[in-house]
Amino acid sequence: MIAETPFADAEPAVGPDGKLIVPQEVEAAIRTLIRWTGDDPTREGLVDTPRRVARAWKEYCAGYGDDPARHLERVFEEVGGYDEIVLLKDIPFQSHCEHHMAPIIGKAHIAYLPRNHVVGISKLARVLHGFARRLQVQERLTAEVADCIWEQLQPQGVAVVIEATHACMAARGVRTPGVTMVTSRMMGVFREDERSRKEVLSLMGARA
Ligand SMILES: Nc1nc2c(ncn2[C@@H]2O[C@H](COP(=O)(O)OP(=O)(O)OP(=O)(O)O)[C@@H](O)[C@H]2O)c(=O)[nH]1
Ligand SMILES: [Zn+2]
Repeated sequence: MIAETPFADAEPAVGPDGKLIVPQEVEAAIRTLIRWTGDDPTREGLVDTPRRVARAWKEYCAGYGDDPARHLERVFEEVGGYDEIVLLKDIPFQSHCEHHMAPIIGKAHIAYLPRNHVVGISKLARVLHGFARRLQVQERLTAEVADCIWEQLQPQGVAVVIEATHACMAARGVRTPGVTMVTSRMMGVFREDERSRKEVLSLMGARA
């Protein structure tokens, strides 16, 4: 049996422009970044860093290889006459902001009011991660998750609230940690009916 090497290279990949990118190119770019920040990429502690970083970024951005809608293809028709809100609350997620490629770390609350069928609850978290593991802005992430559920399940309503902190605000630039950005997208009954909206927000216990 061949043991997996702890520092196996990332796989080559085809970019959106159709051109092949080999891991060595990515690693060279990271070595340049290290030199540019003022450190020596040949010193012992940094020698494997470009390979680690290349693989880490493939993992952070694994959502590009996913079509989140596919997670909602399997539905359950028999729900015992259940016709109330289904809410998945406090789902932790990680993303990266498209402006600084810095971490966005937070939690999402995802609710829908079923029409004819429900999905397995893990699938809502899969949809979230499929969109989160890309370069994002929080507003688009929120909208993409809500739109995907709306289109795939055709429910009576969808409500998505995301609360997150942005490392680009905490660790650089304005350097203001402890700030939470809250975004929401309400669709169907949660947009049109004040009572339904209040009910879902109260179940979420969100700050929106
Ligand atoms: N609306 C929104 N803004 C974001 C998000 N993530 C990061 N930002 C902001 O994107 C903005 C980019 O602003 P720029 O002025 O182009 O970049 P910058 O000079 O690095 O800005 P500072 O962060 O203020 O130093 C910053 O204000 C960030 O705080 C997000 O998810 N949504
Ligand atoms: Zn940012």
